[in-house]
Amino acid sequence: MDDQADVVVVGLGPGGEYAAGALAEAGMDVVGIEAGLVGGECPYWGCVPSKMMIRAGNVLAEAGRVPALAGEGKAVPDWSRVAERVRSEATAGWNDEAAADRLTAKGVRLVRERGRLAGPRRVTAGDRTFEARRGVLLATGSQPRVPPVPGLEGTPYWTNREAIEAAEMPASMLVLGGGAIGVELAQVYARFGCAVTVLEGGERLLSREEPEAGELAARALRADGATVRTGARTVAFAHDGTMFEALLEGGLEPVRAERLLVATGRGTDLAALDVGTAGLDPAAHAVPTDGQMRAADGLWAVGDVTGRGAFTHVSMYQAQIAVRDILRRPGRDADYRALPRVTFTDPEIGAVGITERQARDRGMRVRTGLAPIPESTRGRIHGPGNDGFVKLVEDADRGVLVGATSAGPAGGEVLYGLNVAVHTETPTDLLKHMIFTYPTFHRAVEAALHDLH
Ligand SMILES: Cc1cc2nc3c(=O)[nH]c(=O)nc-3n(C[C@H](O)[C@H](O)[C@H](O)COP(=O)(O)OP(=O)(O)OC[C@H]3O[C@@H](n4cnc5c(N)ncnc54)[C@H](O)[C@@H]3O)c2cc1C
Ligand SMILES: NC(=O)c1ccc[n+]([C@@H]2O[C@H](COP(=O)([O-])OP(=O)(O)OC[C@H]3O[C@@H](n4cnc5c(N)ncnc54)[C@H](O)[C@@H]3O)[C@@H](O)[C@H]2O)c1
Repeated sequence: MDDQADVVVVGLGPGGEYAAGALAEAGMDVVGIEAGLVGGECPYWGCVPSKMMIRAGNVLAEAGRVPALAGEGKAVPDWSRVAERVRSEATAGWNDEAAADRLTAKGVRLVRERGRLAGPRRVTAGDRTFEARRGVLLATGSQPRVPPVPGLEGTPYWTNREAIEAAEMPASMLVLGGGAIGVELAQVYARFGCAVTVLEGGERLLSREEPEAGELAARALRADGATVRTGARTVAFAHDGTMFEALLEGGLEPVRAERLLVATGRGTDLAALDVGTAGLDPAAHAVPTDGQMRAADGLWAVGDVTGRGAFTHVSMYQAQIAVRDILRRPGRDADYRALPRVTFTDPEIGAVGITERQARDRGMRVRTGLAPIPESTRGRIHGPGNDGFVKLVEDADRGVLVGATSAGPAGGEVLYGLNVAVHTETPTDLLKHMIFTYPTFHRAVEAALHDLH
């Protein structure tokens, strides 16, 4: 006889944990299945500890700006402080007891196993099979995608997990991939004295964002002493027991370092979840869903596994929709037009909606506006560390913003107003008549609006 429940949630990262708790609080009998830590990647090896590390690196960088602005000042980096804060304050020593207790207190039945689908509304976990009366919510997240570069397999390379858990700062590190994980961690490590080399296969860093964003990230990393090589195709890796060596296409000088961080994107193994038993394609890169996060009859999916941008806020947003739909309450479809994201480098690089290139590829008549932060009053006041810009992308026929980037000392916070503008499709004419506080960083938005051409 199968175990019965109203809903079975597989994977308790940000999306699954929220959904399981909310459904239980709404009176449903919920089983939550988790193979690792309740909370998932974000609190233990992702957003939270990485941002604590970044905060520490930013404090060092600010200290380095003291001589130019305020007198004498010298900070001496000590990684052990950061490692200790990550261990004790962010992850409780990678212990999820508190999160698990919070969830079970809400009434969720926690099953610590690896789950897989076993047909419509059925999930197998360990030696038990659960039958879900209402349905199954898949929230299994993503795992690092390791490229098939010869020589890489079998070496002690790092993924984000080891880079976050590191108790000691290596003398040197190669970072394979210059996306969000690569640039954020490269900057932290460089600021703590590690000789970092970023090897990005594409033409620029942060390739999903505006070209100006990638150029800014490269400038920032180089200013922190890192080496940035774009268009760098690694054809083989070797490890001699102590050092990694990357052989690059074109017979270039090999690059050597003590550590190798692989940050070349994330993916999901749907075959391992037996999604075929529920009628889904096991070879797909992600689980396609409709606007209510339904993937099949009695099956919902949220988070990284849906392939709609691997961000905690997307997972939580989707989970709210799925919970409402599972409870059979009507509501709006998921809407990704104004999907915001922030790369937490210094300067921060925030972006929302689509890029200029994406807008042109969609056949829009596009106008763009650009305002460099160093040329703004607040940028000049700020002085060292003021690199950044605001770039706006307007659908000129409709007179609304469809995308925007705000990079600078408070780029992630400045993004908020642009997020509202893209989400609500506020006419740019109306935005131009807004009063922008002087002298803020966000006043550069006004300059960018007046630059639209
Ligand atoms: C270094 C780093 C920094 C990041 N920084 C940010 C940031 O600043 N802001 C941001 O928005 N996002 C950030 N992200 C991305 C963010 O962490 C993810 O988008 C988010 O965690 C995805 O949530 P999720 O709900 O899809 O599940 P995940 O967090 O991926 O968790 C999925 C859970 O499911 C479990 N699981 C998987 N398969 C099974 C199975 N078969 N059975 C049972 N359990 C299973 C896993 O053990 C895991 O606990 C970062 C990621 C990394 C790696
Ligand atoms: N601040 C944030 O919100 C934040 C921070 C970290 C991660 N994340 C999420 O996690 C996801 C995964 O991050 P990521 O940085 O691993 O992936 P990514 O997809 O953002 O970037 C991967 C990069 O690796 C490059 N690459 C791929 N194969 C390569 C190879 N063989 N050699 C050299 N370069 C190669 C790609 O061209 C790309 O630039 C992000 O897309 C993001 O959604 C978010």
